[in-house]
Amino acid sequence: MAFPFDLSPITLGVVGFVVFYTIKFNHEKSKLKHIPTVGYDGIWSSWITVFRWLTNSIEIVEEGYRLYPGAAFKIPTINGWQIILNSTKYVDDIRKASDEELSPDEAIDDVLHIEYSIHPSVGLGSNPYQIDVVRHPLTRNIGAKFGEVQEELEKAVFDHIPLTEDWNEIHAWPAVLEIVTRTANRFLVGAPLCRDPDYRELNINLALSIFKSAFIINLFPKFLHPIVGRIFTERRVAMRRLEKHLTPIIEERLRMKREYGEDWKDKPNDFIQWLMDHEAAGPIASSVEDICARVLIVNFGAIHTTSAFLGALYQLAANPDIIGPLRSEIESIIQKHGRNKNSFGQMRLLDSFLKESVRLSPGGAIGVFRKAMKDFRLSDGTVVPVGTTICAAVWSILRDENIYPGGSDFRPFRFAEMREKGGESTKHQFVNMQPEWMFFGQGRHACPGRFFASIEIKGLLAHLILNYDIKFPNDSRNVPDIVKAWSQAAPNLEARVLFRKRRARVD
Ligand code: HEM
Repeated sequence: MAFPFDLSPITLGVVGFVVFYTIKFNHEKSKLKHIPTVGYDGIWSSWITVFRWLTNSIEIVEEGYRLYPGAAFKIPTINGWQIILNSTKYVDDIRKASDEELSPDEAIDDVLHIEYSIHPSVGLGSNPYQIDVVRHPLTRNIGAKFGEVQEELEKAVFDHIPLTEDWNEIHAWPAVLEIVTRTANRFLVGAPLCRDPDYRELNINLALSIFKSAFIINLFPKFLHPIVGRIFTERRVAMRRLEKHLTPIIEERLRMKREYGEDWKDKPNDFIQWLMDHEAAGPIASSVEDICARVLIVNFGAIHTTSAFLGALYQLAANPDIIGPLRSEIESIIQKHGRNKNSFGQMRLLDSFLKESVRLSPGGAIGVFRKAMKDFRLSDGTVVPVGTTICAAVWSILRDENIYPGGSDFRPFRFAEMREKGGESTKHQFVNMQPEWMFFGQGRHACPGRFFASIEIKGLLAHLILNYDIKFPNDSRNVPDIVKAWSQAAPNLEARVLFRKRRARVD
């Protein structure tokens, strides 16, 4: 008997996929039926919401925040269901949870597939000792290496933003990417490597390609990830280029260690050496490939600094009237205490201005990602089923009128004013985490690079404020539109900014 339809392997494959997808979708949706959905939640109609999320995530987060105040809601994404939490009480729940309950690594890996997009050495289940290196030796050395970083940032800014009498129009994003990468790498790998265009380009390219690679990987089922991850990622090329730069450096250090033991005269004090010396690293500390992978992943983390700095730069250009008070503060503190790590710690107006700038362009519409490793009960009783990813509605919490009065207004010195209150002088600092301030994440996995990032951005801003006049073309007072694609809430990538040598003096 002939079948009325074709039974070719392709037909069977498509039918099998549809049946599998339908069962999986309905099963996961039924586990989350106690949490309301924003957008469509039908098996096929949910793709309308997935697409809307890819093009305007902020709108969806705002809708969920408005419809379910103080509660949780869910949305369908390309990675499955995502629960978004609308309250600082939940952020505090995340802070208190252990890794066995809520895992940031699992959540990030589901989205970014680090083992394919960067390297297996830093993927899920690897020994993540580079985090410890950032948290300890790197942070401890910010003061000692301040002079080097300052020297590099001045050179990098002058190279990319000419100091001229007439206005120069600069495409801000590429210039800032170069300046930030070069400055951070003076700290990480030192000069002259941080100035090498190929070294900088490979780090920038890989960091920018990770989201693209991850997006492609996510379009395929898990069993195909090793194949897709091999074909559609740029990591192998980046690794080969990086190995060319780092192999002679690492081999020379290994030779010195063999000859002189743990310490030798002029032993370098940088990220590569801290990795090689880290006791938790064991034998992998002498593997060029392993060290390269860790340099790549930390550069990926450090590139976040670009968007924070860019957000602050746009606010400076849109609000030239705040340059005066910032200049007075920076000049008087440098006059009294010199230019060093501690003097930047005293610049309260600068700290407040930076924090307010990133509050309005926090990089992502959502943040503080965690995957439930077992059924997890939030403090109001809501259950997050095992395997589900949760995150905070960062965009909306940071603009909530009840937390930040005039939430959508730019009030550059609001945090400096809050710090005037008794007992609150450090609470509202840029680097200090609170449930309502999750820019650097939350809890034990909060960004360990934030102390360096803060000094780097403040150093760059202070240098611009002291040496340049800054404005937008046509004297515009509007901050250019934020990038809203794929859960981003990042500063505009196309905007031009005008710079000239500083004229107006502070009396
Ligand atoms: C303004 C700049 C930066 C921002 C906004 C930022 C933001 C973040 C965020 C949100 C997390 C996840 C925290 C969590 O889930 O609770 C994180 C983790 C991390 N960041 Fe940063 N970061 C910045 C700069 C840096 C720099 C400069 C470095 C290195 C020098 C760095 C290294 C790391 C590392 C290693 C982790 C993983 C921590 C862990 O899993 O325990 N970041 N960062």
